[in-house]
Amino acid sequence: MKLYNEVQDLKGNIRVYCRIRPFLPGQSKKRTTIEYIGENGELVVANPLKQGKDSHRLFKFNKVFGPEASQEEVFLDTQPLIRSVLDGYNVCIFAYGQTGSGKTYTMTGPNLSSKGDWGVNYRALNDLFHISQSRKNSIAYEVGVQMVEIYNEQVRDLLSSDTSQKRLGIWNTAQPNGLAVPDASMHPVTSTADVLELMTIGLMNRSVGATALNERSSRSHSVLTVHVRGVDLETDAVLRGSLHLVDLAGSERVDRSEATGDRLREAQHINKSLSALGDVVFALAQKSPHVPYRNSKITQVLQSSLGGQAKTLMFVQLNPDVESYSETISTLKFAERVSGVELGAAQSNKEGRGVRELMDQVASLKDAVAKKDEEIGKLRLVKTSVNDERQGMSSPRHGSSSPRRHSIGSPRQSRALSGGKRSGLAEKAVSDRDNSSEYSDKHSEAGSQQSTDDFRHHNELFQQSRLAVADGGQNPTEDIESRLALVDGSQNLTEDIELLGFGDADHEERLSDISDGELSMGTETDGSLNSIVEFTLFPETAKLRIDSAEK
Ligand SMILES: Nc1ncnc2c1ncn2[C@@H]1O[C@H](COP(=O)(O)OP(=O)(O)OP(=O)(O)O)[C@@H](O)[C@H]1O
Repeated sequence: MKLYNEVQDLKGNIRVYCRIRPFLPGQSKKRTTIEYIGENGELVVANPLKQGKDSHRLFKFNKVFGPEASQEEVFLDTQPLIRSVLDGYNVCIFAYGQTGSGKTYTMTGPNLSSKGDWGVNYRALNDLFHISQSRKNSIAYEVGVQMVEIYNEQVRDLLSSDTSQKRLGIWNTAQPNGLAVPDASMHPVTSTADVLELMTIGLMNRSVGATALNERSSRSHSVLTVHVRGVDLETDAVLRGSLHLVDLAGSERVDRSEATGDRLREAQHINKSLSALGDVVFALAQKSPHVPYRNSKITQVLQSSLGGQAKTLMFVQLNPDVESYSETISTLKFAERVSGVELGAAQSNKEGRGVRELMDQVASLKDAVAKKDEEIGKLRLVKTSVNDERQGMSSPRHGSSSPRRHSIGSPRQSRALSGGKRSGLAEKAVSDRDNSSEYSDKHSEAGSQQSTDDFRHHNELFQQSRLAVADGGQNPTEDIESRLALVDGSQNLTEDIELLGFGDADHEERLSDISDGELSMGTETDGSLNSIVEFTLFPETAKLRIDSAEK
């Protein structure tokens, strides 16, 4: 299995399997577009409207399953990925294709009561339990399940007993534990029976509408997320894997589904989110510095499983009917682009060493910020008295027409001013007035060059402050002006920490679209830290333990 992981890591981590559904009962007279299925992932599709060599098109994927392929055969080629999850990888398996092409058949299966019909979801979880059982003497696993649907760009919990079905927020950045929708209920599962029960509830809750193409058409994306946490009983090392099993909504063009009104709006949302998914995949493929995860809910939810560190498998579902030819071609073109994507080696979330290092960094940065806060307080006091004294000395010049002569900020001037002695309430009042006119003067006349210079100067000093922080927060204290500049610098330091994903403000920013105004997880604790020091998969226990850890 290790070998498989290595081989797949080398190959790059997006795999594409194509599956062609058979004609349904009553469709035996239909003509097929599928001309040839090769052993090594080749697929030839024929254009019913053309003759000659232009009428055929060859595609190549990792594997192509014909209409006779059983659920078991399809899963056999997926199975190694499930083991990867237990080895600490993030894995995403999604089904893409037009309405009625067999996405739900592949992912869920047509009939839950018959084991032979089980789709990838049940088989994956079944496998997960078997493997975790077989490893129980060396690794203790916890498995938790969330199931959400994204309908018209709103995320809803499919497993919530809360019938009001509030919209849920999503983390905007990938979390170390892969938890993208913190408020979706997390259900501990220990057996396939538990999973069957949950999925039955989830499927019942899924939004189902009717289109001209498929009367039982699901117009939402459904995402079943399996979170796995394993503790090595010998070394206490922790590994964390997640598995996203995604049944995307149909990819057909709006005009063909003859949709109007609500159905049209649904179709537009679906098209937009699927193209956002494509954009993310292609940005990853091009190693673009900006990956547009935020453009849709589906890409936000799947973020931790779609990056360079995860393994992704896409099932491309096809309806063989000639009438679906143009949809088939556009689906295959999308799939072809995805299959060309090499993301680089996937990485296992093992050991937790990286997380521990990050925790240490956060602790020392927070320490440094606390020290800086204290210093800022002191420096503000110094600044006030320096201003007072400076005003005392500069009062003869008060009223001068030259704004430059009022400006403070040159180190030389500050040093000179720091020698001044007089201050008083009356002078302070004059000084405040003087300062405010100085502010507007400076902005109206000295112009942007002055602020650019200030900015550059502060920036340089900020660089020093960063270095000082790295040295344990000790700064040289030769010059009041530069220390005052550090006051600004330390604000930047806070921003810096937030950029790293540890700031409170950023935390709220990262949870998007909370329509109910509730940030149940986010407002109670520093959520990002919360997720890093996640001791268990299940929030109730996690919260208790985090509270004591914080103390
Ligand atoms: N491999 C298969 N073998 C037999 N029947 C299949 C197969 N794939 C799909 N079907 C049947 O085709 C029909 C449509 O399949 P399914 O509902 O899975 O499509 P879908 O792509 O999920 O559609 P939607 O986008 O509406 O969710 C169903 O009746 C399903 O049982």
